[in-house]
Amino acid sequence: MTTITRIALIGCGAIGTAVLELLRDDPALRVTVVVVPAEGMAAAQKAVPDAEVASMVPVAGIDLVVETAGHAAIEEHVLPALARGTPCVVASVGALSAAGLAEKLEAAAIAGRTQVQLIPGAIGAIDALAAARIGGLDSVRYTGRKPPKAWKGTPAEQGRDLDALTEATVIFEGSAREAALLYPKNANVAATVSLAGLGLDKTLVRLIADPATAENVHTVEAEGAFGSFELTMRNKPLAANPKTSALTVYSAVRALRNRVAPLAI
Ligand SMILES: NC(=O)C1=CN([C@@H]2O[C@H](COP(=O)(O)OP(=O)(O)OC[C@H]3O[C@@H](n4cnc5c(N)ncnc54)[C@H](OP(=O)(O)O)[C@@H]3O)[C@@H](O)[C@H]2O)C=CC1
Ligand SMILES: O=C([O-])CC(=O)C(=O)O
Repeated sequence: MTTITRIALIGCGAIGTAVLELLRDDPALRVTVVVVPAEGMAAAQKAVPDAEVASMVPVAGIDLVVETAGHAAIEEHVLPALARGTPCVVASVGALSAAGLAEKLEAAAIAGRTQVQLIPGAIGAIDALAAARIGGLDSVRYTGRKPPKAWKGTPAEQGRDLDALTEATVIFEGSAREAALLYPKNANVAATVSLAGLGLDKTLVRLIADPATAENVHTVEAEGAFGSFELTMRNKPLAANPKTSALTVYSAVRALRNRVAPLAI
């Protein structure tokens, strides 16, 4: 059996905690280090007594880095780990909307002779979209619809009382790049769809606050030489973070299990 027994998990919030729980009894995958901001180390050590808690990824003795922390963690932790030769799995795909970051990730992975894997997270059909791109894509549109409370603490609150919304309200229309930069905790899927498809600047994005939904609803419409597809995901949010879909956790665990599985799907 292939195993990865020295995993560093970056971030111990809604996704990180749920990933740890799902891996707890997995004999093939062992998280040995949990990386959190320095001020959160004492609390994290109480929550994860079985792993070492650190504020940085150790420079030696790590086989795989898994990021479930947020955009800032890519520059801070993922780039140096790649450059040292450690493969990385990344959930905060929207970070690649920052100018030059995708190129820096590629350069670091080349320097370290390793690879960074962007997980599909809360969205499906990334395999179909990335395959369709090979034949040529004409248009890709993404719509993200979440309950008003999922947009708290974002630019959607500017000039708007989210609690008072009585109907679905478009809070953003523009490119995937703008969406991911403006909504770093809510538009990672927009970035993922664009990176698999037409790119950050040509993918049309609409974000909607909808008091009539209790789910995080993601819709992708794509057309190209392959034909066309429309995908709608109605994801259940995590109780610990209404911005984040539970599927993101399962996507991270799937990515890890596929790295050790004799038959990967
Ligand atoms: N690809 C996808 O489909 C999706 C991707 N995501 C991405 O995953 C990220 C995490 O989501 P979620 O778990 O719900 O968010 P949470 O806010 O629940 O958890 C994030 C955790 O990471 C910690 N953290 C933040 N910055 C750093 C850092 N530089 N180094 C180490 N730890 C850090 C936070 O600590 P503290 O609170 O102390 O800052 C917090 O505990 C999101 O920010 C988003 O970028 C989310 C949903 C879907
Ligand atoms: O989890 C989700 O539903 C999607 C999400 O937050 C994101 O795209 O950043």
